[in-house]
Parts: sequence; structure tokens; C-alpha cells
Amino acid sequence: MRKFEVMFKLDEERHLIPSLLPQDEANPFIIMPQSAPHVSNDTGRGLTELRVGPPAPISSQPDILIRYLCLPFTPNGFFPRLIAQVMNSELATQIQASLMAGPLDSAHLLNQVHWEAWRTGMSLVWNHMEILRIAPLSWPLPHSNGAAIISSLPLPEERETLQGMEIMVAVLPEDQTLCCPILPPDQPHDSDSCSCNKSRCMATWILQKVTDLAEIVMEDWYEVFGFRRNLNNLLSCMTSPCPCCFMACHDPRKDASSENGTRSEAGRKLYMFTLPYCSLNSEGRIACPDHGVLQVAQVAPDLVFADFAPAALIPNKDVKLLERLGEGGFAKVYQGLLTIGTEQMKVAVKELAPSRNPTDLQTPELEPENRSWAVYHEASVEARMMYQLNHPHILTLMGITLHPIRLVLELAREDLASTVVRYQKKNKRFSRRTLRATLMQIADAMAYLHSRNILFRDLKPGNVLVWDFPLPREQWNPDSQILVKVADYGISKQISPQGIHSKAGTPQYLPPEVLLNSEHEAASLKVDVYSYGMVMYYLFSFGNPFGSSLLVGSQLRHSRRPELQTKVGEHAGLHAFQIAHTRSEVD
Ligand SMILES: Nc1ncnc2c1ncn2[C@@H]1O[C@H](COP(=O)(O)OP(=O)(O)OP(=O)(O)O)[C@@H](O)[C@H]1O
Repeated sequence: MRKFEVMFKLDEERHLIPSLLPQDEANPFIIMPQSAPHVSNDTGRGLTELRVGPPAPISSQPDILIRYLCLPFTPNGFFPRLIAQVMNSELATQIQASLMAGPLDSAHLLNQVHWEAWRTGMSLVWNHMEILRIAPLSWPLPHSNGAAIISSLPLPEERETLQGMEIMVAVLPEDQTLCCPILPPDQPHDSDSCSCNKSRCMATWILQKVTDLAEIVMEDWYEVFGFRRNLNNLLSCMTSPCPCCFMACHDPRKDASSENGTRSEAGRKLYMFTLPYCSLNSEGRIACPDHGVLQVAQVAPDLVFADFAPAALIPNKDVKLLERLGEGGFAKVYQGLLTIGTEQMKVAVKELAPSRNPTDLQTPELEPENRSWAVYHEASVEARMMYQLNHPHILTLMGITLHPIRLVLELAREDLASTVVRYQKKNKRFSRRTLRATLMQIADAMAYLHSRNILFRDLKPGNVLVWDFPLPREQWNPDSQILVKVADYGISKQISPQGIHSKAGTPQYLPPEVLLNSEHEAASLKVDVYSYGMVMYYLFSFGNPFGSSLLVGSQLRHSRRPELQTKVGEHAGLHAFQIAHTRSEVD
């Protein structure tokens, strides 16, 4: 396997060659933001100019967030793949942008931010301080006699020999936190809305992003360890340590808060909590046997969305559920009433309720711990994706409630699949102008997502919501308004130039490379282009192009081109579709 890992694409111009990365962390490869990387060596200009001395280690910071990915062994190629993912992601650009957006002149700040990478890890250095560190898990930790993982479910085997990765993020002092990247970039930064905990907000955002990228690498390359969607996986787990245990293990003199205070240094343990356990107890508290009761927000702030501005965290009592509007695979959507001060407004409320393993619906019902983890995970992907988006044809997330986790969304009249049914009942079709306006608005939304490297992955009429649309009996008149928005970001993903390998979406709208789960062809933004073609066909003809997805799958497996159900010529506009069908390479 190793010999094929020649290089990873960092971006359109740069590649990362793992075998050229320095083995030794003390002499790392320096990657400068927004400029070509310099290979560091003792005499190289890049290094001597940049580094006055080693950066202050992150574990000496007064406040840090820590996450462990625990595995029985670290798979080959894991770190180079993760480094490439991090460097490719919005994480790199957004952290850099937020650190460099301060009042100091930008040339000065540019020299203050850089990445350091070596064969098995990387760190982000700002102002001679390490503010993010991704490195192999050193086990057992110095001054500890091992770890005890707290969970109510069975845990990975052979805990004494655990390996994996640790992520550490510094919570910078308030006066050094320049900007909070989670706020949608198109909106002006409202310093008040985040001021109560700006630094934790930013550190949580970084922790959540890196955790997410590590999960993507596991899912895409080491499926057997993937734990996010395979909830019964006993080989791996994500944990966060008790911060007091962590501090005591790194510097035993700091263990002032120990409850019993009698443990000898040699007997000190590092207690840590699995993320599913934290998510189940996120409303209450969790307890460290050595340090007593802890808030989940202290241990795993991402699980209580501490990276969101406080205004986006809506108290549960302010949302009243009314009738059910729709139901999908993992969610129920209700109409709701949101109280803001003395005002009330109608909203849609999405309650995520996966009761089984999302990848295998044949598996038994999930245990409560795994169910709350699945709910958190589904909500996290969708809410965090939507929170950063701001576009007239993209559904707006108004906020979330935490206990239970629900997404509060702007309320639509119906979805486009229901509009089609209403037209069909009246034996009417969409006028050309209606089609044109609807398709243009959907294309606008897709172009916005793609400009941010977001693959939507589930474009279909049921996920296009309708506010204004001509009634079936209406003739087109210039006053007819059309407003549609794209909704349901549960499986959307920010993708890197390598694309992604995992299969997700609605079969009738998926291109061959995804339907066949091709190992050779990663899914790229073209997946949405193909689905857009399918939606276009559906809106023209009010039918699916190829009938059953099972039939399409079997035809593709026999290298046959699926037959279109409706022949070209029956509906205006299908000519273009005929050219593009079966391959998503046409854009
Ligand atoms: N904001 C909204 N306003 C009105 N109705 C909505 C809204 N959001 C969702 N719905 C309705 O609920 C249905 C299911 O919602 P959604 O697609 O978000 O759920 P899901 O479980 O993610 O679905 P899927 O199984 O397609 O992934 C939609 O098809 C639509 O009819």
C-alpha cells in the first residue's frame, strides 16, 4: 500500500510528497499561508527567517481542548492523508484568514502564521505559539499509568496498546482572538454576539473541524475503523479526557483540583469519556472519578455547539411544535412556533431521529448512547453546513435547540415534488417560463455551493422547497412570483481536489460512478451536475428518466447504457438531456 502513496494533491498547484516530509518533528516542513511552501533545513532561508526558536508547546497553554482518536494501531498513510485533508480544507484558509485579519499590518502577520508538517503530524504556529497540534497518541502519557475510558457501551479491545491520534487546540486569550470563523462570512462580524466566549468559540470550531476531517479520512480510506456512521464499531472510538486529569498528567504540580488528593503520582490515571457517552449526557453532567463532576461543555464543547454564536442556540421552551410537515429517512419535520421576545413566528422544526445504524438499516435498534451520538452527528453535519451559508436560494437555518437537538428553519409552503403532484392532478405541466425560473434558481444555489467546494449530494425535487409558485390553473403573467430554495444538507460535504469515496444520496439521482461505488473514480462536484440533469428531466416530463434504480444499477454493472423511459421529442428540452445522460462528466 505504502508504495502507491507517492503524493497527495494539496491544491491545484501543490502536491504533498509524504516520503519527503521530515521524519523528525524538530526539523519540520514549513508551509506558509498563501504562498508556495518552503522545504525547511537548518540553513534554508525559509526556516531561519521564520523560526527564532521552537514554538511554545501547546500542552503548556493554560487552556486547551483535547481529543483522542483511539485505534488498535495507526493505519499506514493516515497522517499524510490527514495533513493533505487539513491543508485542502476551508479550515486552513479560514484559520489563517481569521488570525491574519487583525489590526496589525498584514505583511507582519503573514510571518506570524505558518504550518509545520512532519511525517506523522502537523501543527499551526501563530506568534511563536502552537495553537493547533495533530500528532500520534503517545501512550501511556508521561506521568500516567494508563487510561480509563468512561462509556456505558463495550469499548475497543486491548486498551493498553491503544494508538491513534491526538488533537490539541489552544484557547487563546480573549485579547488575542481576532475573529470567530463560524459566523457566516457574508455577514458582518458582530462582536457582541460572540463576545461572551470568543476564544472558546474559535477553539471549538477548530476542534470540530479537525475531528470531522479525521473522520472523513477514516471513512474514505479505512472503512473498518470508521466509527461515525458505523455505530457498532468496536475497533475505534473518539474520546476527550477530563481536563484536570490531562493537566495533572502533563504537570503533576498543577493537580490542585483532585478531589481525593491522595493518589500517588505513579497511580495517576487519565480518565476520558467517549463522545457518544458525552452526547447522551450532554444535558446533565459527567463525572471523573478523580476530579468529580464536569460539564460536557468543558470536556467536549463541540457537542453543545459552543462554536455557534449564543443567539443561534435557541432555548427549547421557545419552540412549540405544531403539525408534522414531512418525514425523510432520518428526520421528521414539523411546523412550529418560535417565540422571540414578544413576537411569535412560524418556522419549520427538523427533528433528527435515526433509530438504526445509518449505513445499515437491517441492524438492531441503537442503544441510547449510540442513538444520541447519531442524532448529534446528523444534526452537526447539517447545522454546521447550513450555518455558514447565506444565499437567497438556500434554506436558512435560524438556530438549533439542544435538548433535544432540533434544527429551526425558515418555513416553506411545500416541496417541489408536492407541487409536481398538484400539477399532475390537474393534468397540467410547468410553463417554459416557470421551468426556466425554477431551474435557474436551483442552478444559482448549486453554483454558490460549488464556489465553496461544497458537494450537495442529494439534489432532488423533494429537497427543493417552494415559497412562491404559479398555481396549476394560472396562466403565466408577469406578476407570478417564483421562489424556490435548496434544503436538506444532511449529507453535503466540503470536498478536496481528491473528491470523496463514500456513497450517499438518493439512487435515482446518483451518477454511475457513485451508484457503482467505483473505487477508481472518486465522487466530485460533478455528482450534483448529474443530479441537476435528473431534476431537469423530472420537471420537464414529471417522471424519472430510467425507472427503478435497481434496474439502472444492474444495467450499469453489465456496462449497458440505461434506457430513457420517455423518448426525446415527447417533451421540449429533452434533447440536451439525451446528450448528457449516464455520465456526469458533461457540465
Ligand atoms: N423548511 C421546511 N419547510 C416546509 N417543509 C419542509 C421544510 N423542511 C423540510 N420540509 C418537508 O419535510 C420533508 C423531509 O425533510 P428533509 O428532506 O429535510 O428530511 P430528510 O430526513 O433529511 O429527508 P431525506 O430522506 O430525503 O434525506 C421535505 O421533503 C419537505 O416536504
